[in-house]
Amino acid sequence: IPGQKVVLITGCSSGIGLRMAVMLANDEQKRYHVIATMRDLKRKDKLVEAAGDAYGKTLSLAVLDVCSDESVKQCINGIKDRHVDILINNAGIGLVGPLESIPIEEMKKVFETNFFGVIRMIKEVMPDMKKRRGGHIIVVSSVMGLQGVVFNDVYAASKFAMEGFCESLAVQLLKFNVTLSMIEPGPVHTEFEAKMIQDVRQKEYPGTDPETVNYFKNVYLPSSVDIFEALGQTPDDIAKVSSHLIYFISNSPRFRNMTNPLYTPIVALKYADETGGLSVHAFYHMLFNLVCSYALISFHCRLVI
Ligand SMILES: NC(=O)C1=CN([C@@H]2O[C@H](COP(=O)(O)OP(=O)(O)OC[C@H]3O[C@@H](n4cnc5c(N)ncnc54)[C@H](OP(=O)(O)O)[C@@H]3O)[C@@H](O)[C@H]2O)C=CC1
Ligand SMILES: CC1=C(/C=C/C(C)=C/C=C/C(C)=C/C=O)C(C)(C)CCC1
Repeated sequence: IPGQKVVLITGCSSGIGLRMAVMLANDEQKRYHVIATMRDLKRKDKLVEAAGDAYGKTLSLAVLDVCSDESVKQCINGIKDRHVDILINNAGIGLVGPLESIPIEEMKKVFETNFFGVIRMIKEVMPDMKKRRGGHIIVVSSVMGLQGVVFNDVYAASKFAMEGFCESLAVQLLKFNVTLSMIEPGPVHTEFEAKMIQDVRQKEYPGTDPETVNYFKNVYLPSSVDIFEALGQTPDDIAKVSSHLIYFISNSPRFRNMTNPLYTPIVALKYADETGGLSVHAFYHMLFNLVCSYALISFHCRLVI
């Protein structure tokens, strides 16, 4: 339909990507045609059901595995004139646990998906956007792209890598009238959380000393569950942020977009002390000395005030 913007979203089989696809495809003014992609179309049912009438009209499905050059090329070549107005890089995987127990191969998979997966998409879509002097690229980063969290070392590193990549690229893209923006959610209730808990139940942590396993299982995990319970947002909260970003494109949307104001002070701590000691010690005390959720929340609140 003329005037309709083509939005391509990665990782739409569940969670944030699914809700973004549904929200944009159900836009009352029908401003968007959403190409909701996933690596395995067998997982499409939840999306199709949630999309309702939009499915087959303002929402179409396509296969896309962000880890495969061929899959990315095939998907983009299958789009009319390869024209994508808005690219939303959402697909991503988590990884928690003591470093000693994680094989390098598993860490590479996280970078292959969260970092190179986004770059693969941008490389395929950006040249056409630059030629057209228009387009919007959104990257779903994380608060862990701005502040590391204990036992999330490699996941945080993959998101930090994205932040550095985007900060650098945004400057060039500005010259071509292409907008790049990031979204940094805190904890969100999606399959991400369930996958993490299931993963932890299955693993045995070989090669890790019992003291570290104890800190991970009995100190970090319960606090992490509390944090999700106390501060967790819904995928719809994040989808709303993406809708705003897209809608306000003409007003040059913000580059960074944290979705959970409770994390702002944590990030501010880092810039308040250039030696980095304040952040490291604050996290240490939050983890080891204030393990109950009320204490954690009141810590947040005191910082906010
Ligand atoms: N949930 C949270 O607390 C937070 C999440 N994020 C980020 O949000 C994004 C979405 O995660 P969320 O919705 O929470 O988690 P989900 O696990 O619910 O969704 C992740 C999606 O990514 C897809 N995916 C994974 N690998 C690939 C791949 N190689 N190619 C294409 N798709 C792939 C999954 O597909 P499949 O079904 O095939 O596995 C799934 O659709 C991620 O980038 C994550 O890092 C950021 C901050 C917090
Ligand atoms: C804040 C905080 C914690 C945990 C934070 C978590 C668990 C954040 C999760 C964010 C996610 C899931 C982002 C996804 O990209 C600890 C270390 C338990 C205690 C100290 C304070």
